[in-house]
Amino acid sequence: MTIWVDASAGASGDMLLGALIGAGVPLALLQDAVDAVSPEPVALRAEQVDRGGLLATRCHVEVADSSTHRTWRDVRDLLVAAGLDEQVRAAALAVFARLAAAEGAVHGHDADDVHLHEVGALDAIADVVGVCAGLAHLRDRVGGPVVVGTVAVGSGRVGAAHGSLPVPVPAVVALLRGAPSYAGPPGAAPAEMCTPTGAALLSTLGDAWGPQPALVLEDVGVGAGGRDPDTHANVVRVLAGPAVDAGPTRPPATDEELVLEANVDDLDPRLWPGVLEALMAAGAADAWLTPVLMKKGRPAHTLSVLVRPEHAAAVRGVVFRETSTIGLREHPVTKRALPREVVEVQVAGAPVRVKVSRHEGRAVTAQPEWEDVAAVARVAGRPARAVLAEARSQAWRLLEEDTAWS
Ligand SMILES: O=C([S-])c1cc(C(=O)S)c[n+]([C@@H]2O[C@H](COP(=O)(O)O)[C@@H](O)[C@H]2O)c1
Ligand code: NI
Repeated sequence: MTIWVDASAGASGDMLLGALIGAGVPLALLQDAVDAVSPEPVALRAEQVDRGGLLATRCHVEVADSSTHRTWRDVRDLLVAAGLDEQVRAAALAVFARLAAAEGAVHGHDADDVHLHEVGALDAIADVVGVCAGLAHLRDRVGGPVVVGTVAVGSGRVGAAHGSLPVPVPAVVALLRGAPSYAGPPGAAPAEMCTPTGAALLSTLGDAWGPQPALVLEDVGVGAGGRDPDTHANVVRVLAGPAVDAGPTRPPATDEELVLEANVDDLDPRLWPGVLEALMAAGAADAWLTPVLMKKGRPAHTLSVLVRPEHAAAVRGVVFRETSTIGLREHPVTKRALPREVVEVQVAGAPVRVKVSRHEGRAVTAQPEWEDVAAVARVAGRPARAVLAEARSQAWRLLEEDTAWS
């Protein structure tokens, strides 16, 4: 399962909230998370609006007084004391920590003492906590990873607490280092399209940067920005659905591929599953870990990634961003892959896709898609191994005339 964020017209906290609501996240779930953190009343309200001819969800964050200035330390205390889901708390802390580090670097202050000005106000706290809660909900429902497309940052100048700032504003520049960004849609008038809060959310919660991965679209959310310019639809979109294994962005490898490798002995082991998932989302054909004993007798892992050359840059980006390695070995390899096709069978009245590989025209393997097997097992209340066995035997029945041993 994959979530793709289309930020090609920019992103801000309230635009992302609107997109998540549009993708089916209940408003009440976001409101509960905000209420858990905010010391004063903050109301979220959603309405359907027109943005450049598109129907979009505008999320209003209504606060009695949003002018309170807080340091990162104050915001952290609020988050730590809040009765929040642990996953949402950790995500919100990470987003604000990144925002504070960026502001600190830009202004030359210690991150802890950074005065968050506009971003410290209650509405921005609501934006961050709401988006973290909404994304966690969507991830629970459809799974990860979250891939973020090229971000429109805008151009021109904008008025802020420091006076007039160039766009992209300095905090956005710091937050989007290493990310694909551009000024904005052709012909767009100068404006701030990505705010520091939007950039902090995308760069912290995203697992990888890149174009839309192959996915079977299920949920779509279109989040509206405050302005409605004539030149383009001022929206951010969230697209979610099951990943497609053998889609056009990840074709079965035949000839030229690369294996990228690094020995890593200092990464928190809990991070590895997310790293492998992000590598696959970035276009890797496969990614795996091998336990090794490194120099100085250190237990470590060799990370290996098989990738076609056109996806190598994106995969290198994930390795350097998500792991602690500072170098990669690269070997060209020749791979021979059997031709594959997908057939569909029915188990307990639900479809299960089965990947069939052929050698010299004859079917030699029939492998049910694990995502489909798990979904049928969950819905039908059957053991996954029973669903797996039935899907496989049905596939072989379909292929009876066509196997290597018939
Ligand atoms: O107030 C501060 S310190 C501030 C810094 C910067 C820098 O880039 S540095 C930018 N801004 C502007 O504030 C508004 C609100 O941003 P949100 O992220 O809270 O939506 C926006 O126009 C920023 O460019 C403020
Ligand atoms: Ni600033």
